[in-house]
Amino acid sequence: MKLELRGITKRFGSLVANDHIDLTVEPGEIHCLLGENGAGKSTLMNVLYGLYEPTEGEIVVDGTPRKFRTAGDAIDAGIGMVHQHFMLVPVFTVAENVMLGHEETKPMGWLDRRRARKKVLDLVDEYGLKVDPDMLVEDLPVGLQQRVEILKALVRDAKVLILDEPTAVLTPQETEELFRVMRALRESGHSIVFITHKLKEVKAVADRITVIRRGKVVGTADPASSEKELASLMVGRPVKLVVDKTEAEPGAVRLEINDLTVLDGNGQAVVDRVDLRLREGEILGIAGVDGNGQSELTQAILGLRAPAAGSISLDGKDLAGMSPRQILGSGVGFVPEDRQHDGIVSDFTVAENLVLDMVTQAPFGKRGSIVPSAVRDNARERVEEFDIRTQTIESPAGTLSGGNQQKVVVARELSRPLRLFIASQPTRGVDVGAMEFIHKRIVAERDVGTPVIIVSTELDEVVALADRIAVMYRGRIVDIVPPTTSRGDLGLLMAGVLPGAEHADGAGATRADTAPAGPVEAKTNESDATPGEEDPA
Ligand SMILES: Nc1ncnc2c1ncn2[C@@H]1O[C@H](COP(=O)(O)OP(=O)(O)OP(=O)(O)O)[C@@H](O)[C@H]1O
Repeated sequence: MKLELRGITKRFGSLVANDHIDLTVEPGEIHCLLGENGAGKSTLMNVLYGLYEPTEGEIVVDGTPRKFRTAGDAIDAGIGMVHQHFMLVPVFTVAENVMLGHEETKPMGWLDRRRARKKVLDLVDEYGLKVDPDMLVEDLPVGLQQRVEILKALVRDAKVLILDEPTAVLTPQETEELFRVMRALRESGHSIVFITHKLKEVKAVADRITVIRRGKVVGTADPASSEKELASLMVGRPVKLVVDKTEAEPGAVRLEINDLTVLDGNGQAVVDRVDLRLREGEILGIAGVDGNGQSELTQAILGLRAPAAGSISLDGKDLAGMSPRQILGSGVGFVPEDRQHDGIVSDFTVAENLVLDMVTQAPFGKRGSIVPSAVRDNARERVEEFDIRTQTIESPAGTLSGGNQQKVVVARELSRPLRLFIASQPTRGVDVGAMEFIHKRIVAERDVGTPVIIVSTELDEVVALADRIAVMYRGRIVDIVPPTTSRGDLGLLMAGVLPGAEHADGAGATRADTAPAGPVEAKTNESDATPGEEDPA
């Protein structure tokens, strides 16, 4: 199916999000849309999927102009979309989710489960989309939930599939699997419109690249171009793709975690006897495959989860019993991994979101009232400094593009005096230009002495920023290594395997095999060595 967008313009009030965009998607190609935050990519895809009506322009499918008033119209025309936030029913099975709204119903209106299963299994076979049709969606990891979304589109006969930043929430392994599926779909004549900010991914799968800047198509790029070339085309200026930082000069221990254990709802340890020391002026990267206790560790530090055992102290003060509000208020900056859920209040203005929990403090609050001029002045400064693309500082934060919402959260958290800064996936969804800036600000925060914890599933990001890397596996810190450690060894540690350790049967030894009695080795690394000393670089 050949898809043409001709002269698509989409305005929101006076803002022109898409400005006469022409885009052709040929059958059997992976077409990458590249563009800075707020460039208009998601808006264009929402127009294509019938979620927004274009102000001007037309959509042409195989030579015939079509009008999409709803997503249903787009689906009928053979277009499918996988959103970043999945639209699945957690308590339904995979087959039920795939067939929902598209049921092969029996006379009573019941879903024909047998036929639904078969249909799903056929698609699973055809495209190598391995997923068990009988599993409940709530039990599936993110990568598999995404597959269910893709299956939903395929069962509705999608010929063009829109994937809007599908890899933002995936582990590197899941990303590889997704690419395999994307290539299989391409082989079978499907087309894919792929949005990502990760230039390596663009180079790995794109057949063609269209670059959008400030609502306009500014050109096409060859997937063989270097990452540097793609980056500057994307943001309109040269971008440094490496983090500039000097050797850390760690000072006194500021954060001390002893024997910390956090349990999940089933009583399983999700953080398992963790010991950590974090010093002034250092960045500790926490690497690990998503779901190995990183989130729960940060939640425990913030008072969002009560530990089952162990202690956490900041500057010698035990944090036990303190509420998250008190902990944040005491100078702990936090960038949560899910910005939409935990980072911003969508209906509040950009200006309000830039002060949120600081609103009772000077200069934003005085004698119990908000000082609007201080809130506005702060917003203007932050918007300028962090290049937050918003129509006005009074626009609801929910109308900002995903990357710009992320900039709001980072700007707020990095703009007050901090005693500790914790950022989970700090650059998720931001473009290469904004990433360069955020990394610079994080290093600057370290250089004024703030201890920093970065949790990221992006190994590149951890390696670039961290002065030391703690690797988590199944709730344990399996090792703390310098950032010069090879990717291979980091990968092994993330899989719970100690590099170099060999079993008699040839398999690598796991940390659980070698250190079952507690986090003694991690502790030794931590407390007995000065952080600088263990880094040979
Ligand atoms: N519902 C809306 N109301 C008002 N403005 C909107 C709305 N949706 C998007 N915008 C604005 O349209 C512009 C384009 O946003 P869009 O989400 O399409 O960008 P994007 O290229 O997808 O960015 P990102 O890479 O950050 O996801 C932005 O300025 C955004 O604030």
